[in-house]
Amino acid sequence: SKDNKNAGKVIITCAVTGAIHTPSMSPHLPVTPKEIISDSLAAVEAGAAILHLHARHPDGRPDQSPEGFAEFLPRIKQSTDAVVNITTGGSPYMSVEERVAPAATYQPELASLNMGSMNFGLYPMLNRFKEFKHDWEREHLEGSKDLVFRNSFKDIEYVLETCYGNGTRFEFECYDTSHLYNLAHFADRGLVKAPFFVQSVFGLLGGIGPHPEDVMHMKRTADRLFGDDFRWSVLGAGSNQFRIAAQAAALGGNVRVGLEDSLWAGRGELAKSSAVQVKKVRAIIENLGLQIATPDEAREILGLKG
Ligand SMILES: C[C@H](N)CC(=O)CC(=O)O
Ligand SMILES: [Zn+2]
Repeated sequence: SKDNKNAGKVIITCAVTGAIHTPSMSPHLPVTPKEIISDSLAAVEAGAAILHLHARHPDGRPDQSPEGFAEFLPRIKQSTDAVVNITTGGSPYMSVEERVAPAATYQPELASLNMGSMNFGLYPMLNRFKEFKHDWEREHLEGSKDLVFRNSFKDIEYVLETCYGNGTRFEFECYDTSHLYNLAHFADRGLVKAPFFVQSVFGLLGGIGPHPEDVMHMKRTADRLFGDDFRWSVLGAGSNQFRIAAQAAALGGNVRVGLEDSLWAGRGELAKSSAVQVKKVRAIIENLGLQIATPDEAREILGLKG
């Protein structure tokens, strides 16, 4: 069938720490290089084929310096054949120059690329989390009221020019249908190569909502714009994570989980690790009669350099 681009295999991406959640929100959020390494390897053990990686300073602040990534990247690469995906989103408070540095330095198989500018509402989390060890955590959330995650056409071109020559392919982060049209625009200009790995993001305030109709709307729009030239994946922010993953898997899509995207294992239950979420989504996938993709199958499906 048209949707058999995955040959029935579902790629699980795991985003282990990110730059959105802060240490006081969950004792299980990996912060130190040691924690990022162990959470990453456990996630691969559980079935993740791709690791989406960010770095943090010892107090948990997002760290987008190549040095920060040097603390865990070599060890992860030595210990697993999982596909390494380095963020170019960093923290939405950073400049694109700062954000692209680790991917430019390490020339990974995959790097994230955010396909449009948007409001990035983190402050509603202040209703859920009251106590913070560090002042920067509250500022990080409150400041998002006036935060624009900037990804202009020039910024996107800059990341493409900086990374494409290294053989790096992209996880195109699309938070709304406009971002799919931006990707189509760059495809028309021949600046991106098919198959496009589209990571559609649901339920982040400022982007499209988490309703099943929103998921269908993004899928239909991507099908219309890209036909067979894209590989679809979804991430649901927070408590929407598993429901959206289940819907997408049933539709032939791939999925992303991990503590970057949600701190939860279930209603009001903090996930003890990203691997817990990988195990849960894997069970959903296998109960749908589908199989998960190995890292090499993911490379095959996404056309990566390996
Ligand atoms: C919603 C996610 N934080 C999207 C993301 O992972 C962005 C990036 O790292 O480039
Ligand atoms: Zn990320």
